[in-house]
Order: sequence, then structure tokens, then C-alpha cells
Amino acid sequence: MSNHVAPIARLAGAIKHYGSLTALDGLDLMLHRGELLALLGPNGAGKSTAISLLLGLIRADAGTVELFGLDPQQLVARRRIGVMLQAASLPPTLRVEELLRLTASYYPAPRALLESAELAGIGDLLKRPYAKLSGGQQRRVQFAMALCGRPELLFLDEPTVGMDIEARQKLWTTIRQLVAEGCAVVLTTHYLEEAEALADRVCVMARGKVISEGSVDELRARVSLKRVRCVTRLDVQAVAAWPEVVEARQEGSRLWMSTDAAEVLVRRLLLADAQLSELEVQRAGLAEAFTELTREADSSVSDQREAA
Ligand SMILES: Nc1ncnc2c1ncn2[C@@H]1O[C@H](COP(=O)(O)OP(=O)(O)OP(=O)(O)O)[C@@H](O)[C@H]1O
Repeated sequence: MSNHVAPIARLAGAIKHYGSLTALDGLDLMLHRGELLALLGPNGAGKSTAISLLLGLIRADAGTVELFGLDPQQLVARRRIGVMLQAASLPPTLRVEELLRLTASYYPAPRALLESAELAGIGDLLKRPYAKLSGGQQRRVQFAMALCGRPELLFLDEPTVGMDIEARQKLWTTIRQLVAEGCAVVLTTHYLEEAEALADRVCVMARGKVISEGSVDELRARVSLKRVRCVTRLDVQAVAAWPEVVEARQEGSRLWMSTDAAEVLVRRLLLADAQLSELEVQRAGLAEAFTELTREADSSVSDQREAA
């Protein structure tokens, strides 16, 4: 993505304190048109705080926060975005159709009602009262509300929590379609396969800062871990205690391990079990990369504390 084009959203050196707690500690983030950025990080990393700043819901204590080059609290900037937050409190007596019409009325050039409903897969829910829907159905309605204004930028905070597999796949397909049409998306998720499936770029946050940033492939390549799988009689707990094994677990008939010394581990496995079969070695997935990156960030903070 070209960096010469003005970003759609930008945080530069953003700092946010809640009392003595530092929620954002000089956060830098940038997003361009047609780009899907996944914001990952453990609980409390500052993801929702970063989104709240970009939505103009809270103010930064220091640093720059811009939406379309403007202060996010300006209505003209907010009319160009769609939002799906974690907790949505909506008037419970309204029917889905009424909620969608009401939301669309805030935007200058909204989509037709049926188009929004189709994109979110809620065509059959339009006449139903919102409060009577299941959690997953309510999330789909919230998605329809987020996209009904034809936004140039969508904020999706944990969008697929509570959705079944079919609803999640439908949402992913629609997100891809919107991005292909030029819409930018900021996605936060704890489902790493969701970031893996959708993101052009991933920012891993910890303690209010970006600790690693790149494409899914770049993040994977940045960590040295490999994933080893095989069918073996060896005991998972015994293998987990080997020094070259970072993590081990049983998955059905297979033993699954992550390691930073794949060759050493493979030699040891083959020596320990001559009957071992179906051996596979792969580069780490995003999940292992994420765990290793956040663990590195944790240990560098405790090293600094010990040195102080
Ligand atoms: N309104 C608030 N008042 C006080 N502390 C807050 C407030 N909002 C967030 N925090 C704190 O700021 C830190 C960052 O929170 P934030 O919700 O941004 O994290 P997050 O990465 O979105 O976490 P999660 O993955 O759990 O949603 C946390 O320590 C949280 O407890």
C-alpha cells in the first residue's frame, strides 16, 4: 500500500491515561483506503481505547488523532465511517427494518435497505423485533447497521463473537467484498484465524503500544517457532518437558508441538519412538507468532523492571 497517499485514519504518539493507568503509551497507527488492518493484542492491550480515540468517543491526553485528516469529533468525518462495537445498546422494541432505516437516515448516501440486509445476511429478520433475536442474529444486524451508510472506513470490534460458522463465513465474504470496493477496515479480533483469513496488515499491541507490525506472512517469519505434528505413542506431558519444546498438546490421535529447534526435536522424536508416523514440520501460524511476540514483550518489560 502506497504511503504517499494521505491516510484515512492516523494515530501518532497517542497517549491516554485513566487515572494512574496508561492505556495508550505513544501509539502510532495508520490506515489507507481499501486496506484491512487487524489489531491484535491480549486483553487490556489498548485496542478498544485506540478505536475509541479514532471514533472521537474519548480524547487523547497527547499525540495526534485524525480521521480523514480531520478531528474525529467532527460530524463530517464521522459520516464517512461505520461502526460495530463490542457492546451495542439499541432500542429493544424496534424492528430490524426500523433500526436499519433509522441508522441509514444519518448518512448522506446510504445503501438501499435490502442491499444492506443482503450483505449482512439478515433478509429474513427484517420484520423481527431486535430484542427477540439471538446473540448471533443481533451481531449480524449490527453489521448491517455498520455498513448501511456506505462507509469509507469500517470499525469492527470483535465482530464474529457469538456467530455460528455459516454466519462467520458470510460476514468474512462481505468484508472481503467491501474491501475490494475500496472500503478500509479496522478489525479487532481474538480469533487469529480471522485475522489470518482477512488482514492485509496486522498490528500486534501490548501495553498501549504496537510491538510488531506487518503482513500475516511477515509476522510469522519474524518468529523462529515451527510447528511439528506426528502420530506417536509418546506421552504428551513427557514431551512437553523436553527443553526444545515450547508447547505440546494432544489433538486426537496426533501430538502437536511448537519448537524453536525443529531439527533437534525431530531427531529426538524419531529416536524415542521408532514407530512414529505422519511427521509434519511447518512454519508457525499466526497464533504461535502472536503468542511468541507478546511473550517477548512481557519478558522485555520484566527485564527492564529487574534492571531498574
Ligand atoms: N473507561 C476506563 N476507565 C478506566 N480504565 C479503563 C477504561 N477503559 C479502559 N481502561 C483500561 O485501559 C486498558 C486498555 O483497555 P482496552 O479496553 O483498550 O484494551 P483492549 O485491548 O481493547 O482489551 P480487550 O481485548 O479485553 O477488549 C485496560 O487496562 C483497561 O482496564
